[in-house]
Amino acid sequence: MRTPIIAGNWKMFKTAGEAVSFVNEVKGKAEIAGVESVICAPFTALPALAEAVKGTSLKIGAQNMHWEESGAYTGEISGPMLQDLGVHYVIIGHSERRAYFAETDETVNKKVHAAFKYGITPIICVGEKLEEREAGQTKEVCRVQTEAALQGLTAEQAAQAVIAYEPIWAIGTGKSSTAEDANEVISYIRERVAAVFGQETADKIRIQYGGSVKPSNIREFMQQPDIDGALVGGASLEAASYIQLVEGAK
Ligand SMILES: O=C(CO)COP(=O)(O)O
Repeated sequence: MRTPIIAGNWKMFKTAGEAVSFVNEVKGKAEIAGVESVICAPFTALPALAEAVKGTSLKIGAQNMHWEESGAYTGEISGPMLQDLGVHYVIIGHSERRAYFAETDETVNKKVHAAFKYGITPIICVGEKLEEREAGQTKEVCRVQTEAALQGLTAEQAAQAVIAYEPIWAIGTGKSSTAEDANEVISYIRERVAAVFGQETADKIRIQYGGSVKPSNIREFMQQPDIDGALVGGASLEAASYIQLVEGAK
């Protein structure tokens, strides 16, 4: 049985103070047995968040990291820095980072390896652009991105990773994929994981859907057999909505 995982991706929203207020509002309510609740916050909010979630089952995540342990990389944050804060998850290869910050399949793979090295679980984002979808390339794009991201991992590491299938045309647009379509792509990603790492790993790896997930549609996605949770942007920013998302994953 795979434990459902709801992860909020706050993107470039919320100060440290706002993040702590959020945790105080969701504490207890977004802690539901059998569902993992994660908040992926800006770096500046992580130290305060790490304190705020102490004694709760809420987990915290970063939204990026560098693959090197340290060095002359102005503006970057490394795995040991996140590990030191007690960060559990890190989003890697989000489409916004691929589009605006030159993230490639190669850097995604390096970051995935670095995350495991420092005991942080990567949430690896894959997904097609609108023109790729229209050209019938959705599965191929997801296959290439998934295989590249997981390259060189052991089967045990791959089993622990989380993949987020986020069709780019569905992000922040209010246009979500249908639950059936999302399940079909996610089921295909799982097949590819099985082809590379074996069925046991494919049965364990958790694959989320992301893209305009809201309290009103979370249940439809969660009812699909291959969808193990959601990576949520806009609808994760309000405490009441985040609580409903976690409740909807049960
Ligand atoms: O990019 C996303 C999560 O990583 C999805 O964002 P929205 O939920 O705002 O569409």
